[in-house]
Amino acid sequence: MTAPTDAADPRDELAESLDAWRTRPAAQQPRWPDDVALREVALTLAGMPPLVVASEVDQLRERLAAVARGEAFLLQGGDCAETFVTSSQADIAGKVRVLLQMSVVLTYGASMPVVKLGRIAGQYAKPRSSDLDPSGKPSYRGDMVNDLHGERTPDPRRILQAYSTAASTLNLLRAYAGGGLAALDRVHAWNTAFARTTHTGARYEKLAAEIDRAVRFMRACGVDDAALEGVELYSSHEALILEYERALTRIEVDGLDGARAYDLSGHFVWVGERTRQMDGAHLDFVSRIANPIGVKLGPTTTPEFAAELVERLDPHNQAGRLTLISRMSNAKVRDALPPIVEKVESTGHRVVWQCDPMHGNTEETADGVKTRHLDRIIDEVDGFFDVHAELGTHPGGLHVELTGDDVTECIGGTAELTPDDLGRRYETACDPRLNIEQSLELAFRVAERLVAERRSRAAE
Ligand SMILES: O=C[C@H](O)[C@H](O)COP(=O)(O)O
Ligand SMILES: C=C(OP(=O)(O)O)C(=O)O
Repeated sequence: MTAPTDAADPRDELAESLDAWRTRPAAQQPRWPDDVALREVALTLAGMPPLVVASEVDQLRERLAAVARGEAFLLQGGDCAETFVTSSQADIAGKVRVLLQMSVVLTYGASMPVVKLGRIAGQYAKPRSSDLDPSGKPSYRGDMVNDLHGERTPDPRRILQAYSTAASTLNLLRAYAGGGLAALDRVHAWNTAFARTTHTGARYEKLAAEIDRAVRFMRACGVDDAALEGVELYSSHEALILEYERALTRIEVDGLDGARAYDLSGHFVWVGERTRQMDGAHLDFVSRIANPIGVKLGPTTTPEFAAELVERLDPHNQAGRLTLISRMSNAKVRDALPPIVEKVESTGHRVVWQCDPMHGNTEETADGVKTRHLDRIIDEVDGFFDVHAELGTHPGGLHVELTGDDVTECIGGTAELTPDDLGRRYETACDPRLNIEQSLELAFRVAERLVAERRSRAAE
């Protein structure tokens, strides 16, 4: 008689598959000078506590399922490139405030729940168009990799600094979301003194006064709901540096679902336009994790590619699993997006359709400064809503780069910023971000479009 063998541990096979990306071409990875140091960093990180937990990730997937069903809207925003020095309390509070402001404009204006997802606590790595910057130095690839103002040789120890900066950022985010800053009766306090003096800030003040009255009314009636005291605020970033993502991936065993891998570096991760090769390392990696994930789709995307992507990344047709983030440019969105939406919808998969109106609309001024015009940003959002209105699908979300400061990086808006204004306060480490007023202006526009969408659905 042979002795019974132990059943294979489902974690072993899954753990092995999580490294399959290593056998595939990985675009946009830094050329780390020291493999041994990189391996040590990855080992250290693998022994550290995760930054978020699996139950939160599952909860976000459920919230996104509501978006995919057309019952909610996804607002995703934050820095283009978070840096270690701009991760102070003031910086984080500023970004949270502007996200909260945008989300009340959307919730109140459109009477629709808003899922709030920061590009925050992990957005420390950047894909670049060129290996060298205009001065001939290696390009800055995010604080997780090299130094914007100093040494550009990739240093793996920066990965550990990214982890600890993400941890302290998340710590503050959780405190704010739990009520410190996010309680609804602080709706006026989210508007900065500067913003109040602007046209759009004044429009916000009017809306805030209505909300304030409604909240006081509810409290007087004895309504004491947790939703008045805080918000759910999730974190996201581009899954670019796969050593970081892999080292923070943990396997959870659940009696019902078996073993599942979660990338616990954040709640949601996305694959960018430059790394979404079908046979590449990035798509392989995210196909194996249970998180809700996103993929950017630029104007070269074919409908066939999009359909294959959806089958590959969402094999169980799980609403909320996959967000397709179109970033077509205002000039192309009305032509490029419809065949993609039609083809994907014909597969029967329920994805979240989200618009990133920033990345297709970057331009250079005559002086070579990167900027984006708010008119083009708003026009791409309008085009996105037009396409979905025509096809009867839900324009599910907005993805923007913004800051809680009054920077002058994007031009246009009611303040009519021009290229001459860019020198006044241009602080981004990579791409131009919306300032508070521009962010609010965009939110008001999106709220108007959501109201129109709701009315036309009700009339059907
Ligand atoms: O944020 C997106 C990209 O990292 C960024 O647009 C690249 O900028 P580059 O074209 O200056 O490299
Ligand atoms: C790099 C980014 O965008 P994209 O991949 O769409 O260029 C980004 O969102 O930071």
